[in-house]
Amino acid sequence: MATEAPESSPKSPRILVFGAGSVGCYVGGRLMSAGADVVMVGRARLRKVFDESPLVLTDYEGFHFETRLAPDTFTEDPAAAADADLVLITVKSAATAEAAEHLAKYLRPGTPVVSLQNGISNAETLRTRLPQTRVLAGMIPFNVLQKSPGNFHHGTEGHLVAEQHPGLEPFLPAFERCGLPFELREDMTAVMWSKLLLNLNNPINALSNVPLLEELSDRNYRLCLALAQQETLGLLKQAGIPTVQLTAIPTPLIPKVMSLPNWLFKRLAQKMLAIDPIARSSMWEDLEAGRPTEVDWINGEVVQLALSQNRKAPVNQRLTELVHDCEQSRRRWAGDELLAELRSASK
Ligand SMILES: NC(=O)C1=CN([C@@H]2O[C@H](COP(=O)(O)OP(=O)(O)OC[C@H]3O[C@@H](n4cnc5c(N)ncnc54)[C@H](OP(=O)(O)O)[C@@H]3O)[C@@H](O)[C@H]2O)C=CC1
Ligand SMILES: CC(C)(CO)C(=O)C(=O)O
Repeated sequence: MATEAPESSPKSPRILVFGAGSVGCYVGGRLMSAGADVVMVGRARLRKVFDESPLVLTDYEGFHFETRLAPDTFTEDPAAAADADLVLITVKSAATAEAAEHLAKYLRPGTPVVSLQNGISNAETLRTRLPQTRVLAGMIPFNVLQKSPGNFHHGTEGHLVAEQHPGLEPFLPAFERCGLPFELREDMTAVMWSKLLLNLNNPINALSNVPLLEELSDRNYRLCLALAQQETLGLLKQAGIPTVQLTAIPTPLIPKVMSLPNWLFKRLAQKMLAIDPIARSSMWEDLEAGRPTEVDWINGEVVQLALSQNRKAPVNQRLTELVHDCEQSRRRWAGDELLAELRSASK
């Protein structure tokens, strides 16, 4: 257990986290815990929290770290990007274009910018608006929940992945030291679609209004997820987009495993159920906070993929509509109701 960050050396590269919420504060704070020079750009409401209390990080394996964040370490001012050597983008997808517009004013040419966001298109949105920088797709597989203001909890396993690029290599030791090693890969399109197949659970978790563990222990919700994943896998196959294995289960088999009866699922998917009992999807957090969700960047991407092949994606289309309804109505769905709704949409 660490409670204060070691001093960063004067020559450490500066890592800027743009959009410090759950993922940004957690990854930025972990880097700080190992002495990295980190600046986070976030909102005034969190700045106020950090004026009164420390940033507190915990994880499912017992990690605990607390540190006070000075005004120059957590700031609302995007001008902090001017001396960044690496940028991590951790805003929600709807805020990506605006984040890029801020950063375009300050970043030095050639600065590596890694999108640690869900969805498929965020890196491209950044790339078109930051042509002088090196935008790389990244992927964060684990769950981070803000348990209380300024207290971020990492609830599931997995390691960070980013697009292979020599510009990232000088930063890898800092990630290694803080316990969040990066794997660099060349097949990021396959990685991002494979992560999206897992994120198809986000709307189901959000609509269920129960923690991930409770939701995935209910076969009706798992059958909803299997319908959305099966539809997506069919479209990916037709489009010639490969998948990669990100969990203990080969990706094409996930819908079959999701469909198993509870007793067999619990036996076979033990690793998948090794989820902190309080963990919930980031989409649930958005609904709870009354913010617009990322559903258009998750299920909406599947609908777009279908359109590009003159096909339809009725299950993902219906989930998108239900989450948009829920943004207004806050209606929550029982497993059997949601399954009946999606089955009728897919007819
Ligand atoms: N949370 C999780 O477990 C996981 C999340 N992800 C993905 O990571 C990304 C980030 O998610 P998450 O951390 O949960 O999101 P959060 O909403 O918790 O964090 C994003 C933060 O960025 C702030 N922000 C947006 N625009 C700006 C700006 N221009 N200047 C300063 N701050 C800004 C937001 O403020 P405001 O709300 O006021 O706009 C918010 O506080 C998403 O794509 C998500 O899907 C991936 C894996 C796991
Ligand atoms: C880690 C996971 C899959 C948890 O649902 C996620 O990506 C999210 O909440 O957005």
